[in-house]
Amino acid sequence: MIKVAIVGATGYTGEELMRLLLPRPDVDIAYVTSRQAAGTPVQSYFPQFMGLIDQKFVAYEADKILPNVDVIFLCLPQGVAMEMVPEALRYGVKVIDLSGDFRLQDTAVYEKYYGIPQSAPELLPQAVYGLPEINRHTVKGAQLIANPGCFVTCSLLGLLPVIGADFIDQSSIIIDAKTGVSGAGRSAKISNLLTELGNNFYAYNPLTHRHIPEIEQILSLEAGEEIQVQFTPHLLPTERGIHATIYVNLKEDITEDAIRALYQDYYQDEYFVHVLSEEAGLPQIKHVRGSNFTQIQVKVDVRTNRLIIFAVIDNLMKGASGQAVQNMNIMYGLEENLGLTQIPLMP
Ligand SMILES: NC(=O)C1=CN([C@@H]2O[C@H](COP(=O)(O)OP(=O)(O)OC[C@H]3O[C@@H](n4cnc5c(N)ncnc54)[C@H](OP(=O)(O)O)[C@@H]3O)[C@@H](O)[C@H]2O)C=CC1
Ligand SMILES: CC(=O)N[C@@H](CCC(=O)OP(=O)(O)O)C(=O)O
Repeated sequence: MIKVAIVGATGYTGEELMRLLLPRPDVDIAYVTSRQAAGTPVQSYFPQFMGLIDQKFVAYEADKILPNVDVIFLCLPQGVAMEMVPEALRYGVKVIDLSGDFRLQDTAVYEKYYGIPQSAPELLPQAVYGLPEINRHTVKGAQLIANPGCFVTCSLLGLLPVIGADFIDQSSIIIDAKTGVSGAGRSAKISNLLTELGNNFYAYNPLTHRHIPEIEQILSLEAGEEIQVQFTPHLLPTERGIHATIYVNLKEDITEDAIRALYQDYYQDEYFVHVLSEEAGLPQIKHVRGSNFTQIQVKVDVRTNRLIIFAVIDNLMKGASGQAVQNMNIMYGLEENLGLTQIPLMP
């Protein structure tokens, strides 16, 4: 039995982790923590879990929780997790951090994009970037997982098969991404009210979004040279889902069929990544909603000589909690898709 604590469990990613882990006979959710809801039964706070969980939320107390768990999932705002991780590691607990605190290896870049210093830089060498499709061998032996950002997961899965290829212009990558509002978390913000966001759509944080250096760090590692990308996120008036449309200039004549075959080959053994056939058309966020799947389509515009990549994920699943569970499965030598075979919810 894997004993877990979900820290910051009243938020959306914590809630999603409970949805994924409660049905698992091999996982014991030993603690769910919250500051504000401490003492409240989980099933009255989250009525969708009625009859499924007996616990109350508890305040996070390291010396009570850490000796009694194998894994903690940190579902906390940026900057909070890095204060808790050193102690958890001292107790020998495996940590899966859903925030961005341990994703960037360069502390100066972290400070620039997050606006705060990284307070546990000595742990960065052991933080494993938890994108299983490229890092599953290091995830397996990891004690500390930096679970990737949602836009980053979608963008990387869309780009990995061609990054480093001679036929693309690596300096020409433009990622135009859209997200549902659950990506912003569960705390109240006027801009996220239905009255503000409903019937609305807009870009935010162009040039400064913290996922820019995260995408660049991984692409640069994969390409073996420094890669810069143009990334602009947009907010959709929907609950879940990320859609990325990615533009890359082609340097050589290469057919759409050849690129699609390359993608299909790259992901042929990946349970969670589906490269669509031409007949399947373009991916839609609703076609992955509530699932850990990624769908990708590629198009070549022979007129402009550009590759266009379309990728979709559910931000709370492959973009956060689903990927966190995938990482936990790998760390315990379990089937990667254990408890993650949910079929997308349609309509
Ligand atoms: N939502 C998404 O799609 C994704 C989110 N992430 C990242 O995952 C993390 C969690 O996100 P999400 O669940 O959406 O966030 P929420 O805002 O929905 O939840 C945050 C949780 O943290 C607790 N919390 C807030 N402030 C503090 C604090 N100072 N100390 C301790 N606990 C605190 C809150 O509970 P309480 O106030 O009761 O203590 C709440 O349970 C974030 O870092 C986010 O960036 C990553 C990928 C995707
Ligand atoms: C709608 C919205 O605000 N989305 C978030 C993305 C959340 C995410 O992936 O998270 P990390 O903060 O963990 O990197 C944003 O753009 O900041």
